[in-house]
Formats: sequence, structure tokens, C-alpha cells
Amino acid sequence: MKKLFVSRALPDSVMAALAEHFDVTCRDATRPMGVDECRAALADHDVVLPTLGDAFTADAFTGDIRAKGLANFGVGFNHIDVDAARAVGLVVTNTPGAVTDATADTAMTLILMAARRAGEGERMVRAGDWHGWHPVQMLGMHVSGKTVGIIGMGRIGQAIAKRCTAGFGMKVVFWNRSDKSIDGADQLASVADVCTQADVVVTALAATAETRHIIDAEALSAMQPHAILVNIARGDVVDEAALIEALQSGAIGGAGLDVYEREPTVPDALKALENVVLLPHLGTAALEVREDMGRMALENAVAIAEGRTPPNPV
Ligand SMILES: NC(=O)c1ccc[n+]([C@@H]2O[C@H](COP(=O)([O-])OP(=O)(O)OC[C@H]3O[C@@H](n4cnc5c(N)ncnc54)[C@H](O)[C@@H]3O)[C@@H](O)[C@H]2O)c1
Ligand SMILES: O=C(O)[C@H](O)CO
Repeated sequence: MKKLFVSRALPDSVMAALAEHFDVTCRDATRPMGVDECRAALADHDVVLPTLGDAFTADAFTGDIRAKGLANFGVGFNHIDVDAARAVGLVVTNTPGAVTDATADTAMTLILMAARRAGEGERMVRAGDWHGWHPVQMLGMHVSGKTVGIIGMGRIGQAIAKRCTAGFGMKVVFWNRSDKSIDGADQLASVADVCTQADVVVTALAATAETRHIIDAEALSAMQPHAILVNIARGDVVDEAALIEALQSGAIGGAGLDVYEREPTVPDALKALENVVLLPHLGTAALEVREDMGRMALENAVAIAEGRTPPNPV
């Protein structure tokens, strides 16, 4: 049997399916792999199944390598230096599609929580500070009929657009690096144009050198003072320091974040703000979604081990 290294335990059904095809070693830790662990895994296994944040940097590919590929568990692969992997003959795969609906749902959760001040209200109730309903208490933004601006109209961006139009009657504007024709949505020329027009800006693009800090101080200053920023992509597409400043100064109305620049570190300055909703990277956190991701990673791993072209090369 070929040897598979799994970086963190996956749902039981996925671990059982992996074991039917591979001699599996599963790491007994929940934190991401360091670069030395990555190098060791590549040296001793035919396929490696990495998870979010594992340090497959260029350095990880510098030792002896037995592995033929990396079957990533997740659609985002910014923790893997794909060029360095390819340079030493490894194929890298991901799990597109399996994550789309759940992540779009998380974006909607953040939009609604931030707009309707749900986190703030929940904290008030739990603290025993709620003294009863009154007509002008905790008024938030009514999202129905407002404009959502999506930065990155890939699979998840489109699923968010669909939810915003069908569910909430929102107008959709978007920025995407290539031209895209999306029913009921207007493509704008720049990120700044989207930020200027939208009541809610949502980032849904891949993390790359080009998209790092695509939401920077300038983009934030283009947003309206009542507008909300939601990030379900990766932490580094937003300049976190600039976001904190914009929230503290009232340059924007609020934010909803599922991802952070230095996960799992969440800056104290963010935690201190009432107008931010903070989730712990929950985008795909539902059992059936993680099982689907596992099934896709397994199919990719088997193809890599058998020397076939895998279904989802990145
Ligand atoms: N919060 C979560 O748990 C969670 C879950 C799933 C995915 N994600 C993130 O969401 C991202 C998008 O997922 P998807 O399935 O929609 O992917 P996708 O490939 O369908 O879409 C990616 C988008 O990023 C854009 N993009 C890629 N490289 C770019 C570049 N260099 N410059 C400008 N734009 C660029 C593409 O044009 C596209 O709009 C993933 O890469 C991942 O990082 C987060
Ligand atoms: O990229 C992804 O798929 C998520 O962030 C991890 O589930």
C-alpha cells in the first residue's frame, strides 16, 4: 500500500475511507505543520494531505522527496508554494466546489450579524445589560434593497451574489480581474469603484501576492461611513492595521471577519471594537462539507498515488 500523510485528523468517515486506500499516518496535533514537519512528511510518504496553514513554503521542498503530490484539504492553497512544489515534480490539488455554499452562507451570517449588530446585542443580553425593547434601541442597517459589492467573482463570490439577490433583494456590483458576465450583477472597473458604491463590501478572492492587501487604507477610505466590510477569503487580502484604524475612526460602519492576517492571533484592538463580528475561520465548518472535502482530497490522493492526472489540480 502507498503511504499517505494526513496533517490533521479529518472526520471519522474520511479517515476510514483514506485507510481503505492507503497506509495512513495522521499527525496527532491540531496546530499547522511547521516547515521541518512538512519536509519530513514529503521525504517519507507517497502523498501528503495538507490542511490550512501548513508551512509548505519553498524551504519545505529542499530535502529528499518521496512524495508525488499534495492533495490539499480545502480550496485555498496559499500555504503551499505551488511553484516550488512543481519545480521538484509534485502535483498540487485542492477541493473546489465542496466549500462554496457553506462559505457563502458564512458570508451571509457575517453580513447580517454586522449589519444588524447581532454580536453586540448578544453580548448585551449575556452581560445582563438589556433592560427591554424600545423603538430606537440598537438600530442597524436594513440590508434589503442595499448594494453589496463583491471583490472576486469566483465560485464563492457568485454564490454570495445569488444569496444577496434572491434572498435579500440586494443590488450586486463586483470587481473581478477578468471580465465576467453575471446575471443581475454589474462589473465595475476598479476595487475603489465597488468600495464607493457598496453598502456592504465582501472579499471572496484567492490569496496571492497580487491580492495581498487589496483592501488597503485607500480602498477603505473609498467606502461610505455606514458601510460594512466582510472578509471570508484569507486574512491577508485585507490590511488589518488599516481596517482597525478605519473602524476606530468611524471611516466605515463595521466589519465581519472569518479570517485574519496572523491566524489564530486576533488583534486585541479588533476584539475591543463593538462594531466587528469575529468568527474563528468557520467558513466550511459543517460535518457534511468537511466529508465532501475529504472525499475530493481522497480522489485526488488516489490519482496522484496511481500516477494519473488528478481531478482537481490547482
Ligand atoms: N473562510 C473560509 O473558510 C473559506 C472557505 C473556502 C474558501 N475560502 C477562500 O476563498 C477563496 C475563493 O474560493 P473560490 O472557491 O471562490 O475560488 P475561485 O477560484 O472560484 O475564485 C477565486 C477568485 O479569486 C480571484 N483571483 C485569483 N487570483 C487572483 C489575482 N492574482 N488577482 C486578482 N484576483 C484573483 C479570481 O479571479 C476569482 O474571482 C479561496 O481561495 C480561499 O482562500 C475561505
Ligand atoms: O480554503 C478553504 O477551503 C477553507 O479556508 C478551509 O476549509
